[in-house]
Amino acid sequence: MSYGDILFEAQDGVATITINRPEVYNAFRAETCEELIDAFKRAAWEDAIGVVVLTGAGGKAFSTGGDQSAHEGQYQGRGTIGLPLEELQAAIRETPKPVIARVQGYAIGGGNVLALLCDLTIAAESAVFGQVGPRVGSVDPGFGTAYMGRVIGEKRAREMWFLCRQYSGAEAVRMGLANVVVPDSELDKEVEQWCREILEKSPTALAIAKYSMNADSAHISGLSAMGLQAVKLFYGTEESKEGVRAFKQKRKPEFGKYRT
Ligand SMILES: CC(C)(COP(=O)(O)OP(=O)(O)OC[C@H]1O[C@@H](n2cnc3c(N)ncnc32)[C@H](O)[C@@H]1OP(=O)(O)O)[C@@H](O)C(=O)NCCC(=O)NCCSC(=O)CCC(=O)c1ccccc1C(=O)O
Repeated sequence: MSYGDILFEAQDGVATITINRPEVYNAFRAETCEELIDAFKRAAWEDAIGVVVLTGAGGKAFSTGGDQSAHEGQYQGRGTIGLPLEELQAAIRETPKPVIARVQGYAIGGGNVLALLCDLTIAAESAVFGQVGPRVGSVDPGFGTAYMGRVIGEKRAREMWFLCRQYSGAEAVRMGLANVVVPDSELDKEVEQWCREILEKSPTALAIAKYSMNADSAHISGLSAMGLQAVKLFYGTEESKEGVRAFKQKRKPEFGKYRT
């Protein structure tokens, strides 16, 4: 597959996958998800690769989630909601090698969920984490909510989803959402150091450790499949469309009348 929305680079045992849509803060559309799935599968089974880094181009964002200009209601691609997100999430989890999120700038909405699903998160001081679903008429009914609760604790996960606040890299470390935060100028050096340390380790032990930890939360993919059917119906409602329209029109959404 040739890539238009992402970049793929493999060097010295490290595969770097970069979402390359800086004009929309690395928001993803259906094509982006397809390319990411392909790239993760490629990195997963290429023997020379021992660690995968996921990042975003341009320095302003890791990813801001679903491309709001690419939908009103359903997205246009494969998958229950027109984005093969469940396959993308599975591709990250099923890569039998550590996956590191290199986060500079915004990791928002589905972008925050992508970082969450990576095994490790290295944040720059400029990193900003948060969910926006309830502000824009969306929600991840699987890993983004249920797994988030496991990673940062139920109270924090509920706060993150219910208030849609933004959290700095330092706060993300305190919450357990990121492993470490470093000045932006040291981000690449830090990522390189973590990759080198991982590459010294037994690849089979790493794969067993990752899959073993995954097994404990594997049932969430069932919740996700079921919940996405509800999200598909939700995306068809005026309530959800109001969230998307408000974002595009750069105004606050008016959800009051849906509180029935
Ligand atoms: C990230 C912001 C807070 C940044 O704000 P600000 O600094 O003021 O910059 P802006 O002017 O807003 O943005 C700059 C520029 O980028 C465009 N842009 C930013 N984000 C997006 C986007 N997601 N889609 C399209 N375009 C985007 C923005 O329009 C500007 O362009 P101009 O041409 O200059 O005007 C702020 O941008 C922000 O809050 N962004 C919104 C993020 C958002 O709504 N994301 C979608 C969330 S819903 C989602 O991700 C769907 C997927 C999902 O949640 C899900 C559902 C079901 C199962 C699984 C999942 C999952 O895992 O993802």
